[in-house]
Amino acid sequence: MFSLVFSRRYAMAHRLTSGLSEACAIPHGHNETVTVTLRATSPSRLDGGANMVEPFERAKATWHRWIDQSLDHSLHLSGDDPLLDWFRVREPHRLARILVTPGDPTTEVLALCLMSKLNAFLAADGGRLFCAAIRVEETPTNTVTFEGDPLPMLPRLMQAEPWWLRADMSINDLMQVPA
Ligand SMILES: Nc1nc2c(c(=O)[nH]1)N=C([C@H](O)[C@H](O)COP(=O)(O)OP(=O)(O)OP(=O)(O)O)CN2
Repeated sequence: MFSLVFSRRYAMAHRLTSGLSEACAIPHGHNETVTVTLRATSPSRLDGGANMVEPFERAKATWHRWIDQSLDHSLHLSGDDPLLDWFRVREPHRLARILVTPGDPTTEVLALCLMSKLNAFLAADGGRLFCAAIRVEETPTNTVTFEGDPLPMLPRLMQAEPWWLRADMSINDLMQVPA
């Protein structure tokens, strides 16, 4: 079976406040690379003409637009991090640049959220492709990979449609962002 594999780099900052990694409770940044593996939902033989699963440009267009416009230079915080209140009160115009995760914004939960977001984009574009695997390189020495369905692995939520299930440019549920 064919896989289309795309990589994109972005800068981010985060902090982990649960207490398991005290050094990481101070906001700090990484230049991360996300690599995704896309497969056809209904694989078929090459047609002898174009001979493509899907043009690369089309398969990655919305995904890379979201990375460049929303994920690059974002700050990742847990939904219960008090720093969110700082931005709500003092810098509300920057809320769109805060990526919010259920619990600490580790590379594991980020990988699941990114994969879910990509699947939402692909479903909105006709559902011909899905993301079968993801790899997030946090640092040159630390990488998280995931294969399969990310949704059952995410923390339980009360919320019906969090940002990672919406095919829009959002990275949190603090505000509604146009598609
Ligand atoms: N399971 C996880 N553990 C940790 C995560 C994570 O996302 N998932 N994240 C961090 C911090 O972000 C930290 O900045 C990176 O970890 P660390 O190993 O300290 O990174 P280094 O590049 O300094 O690692 P070296 O081994 O020195 O290269 C912590 N844990």
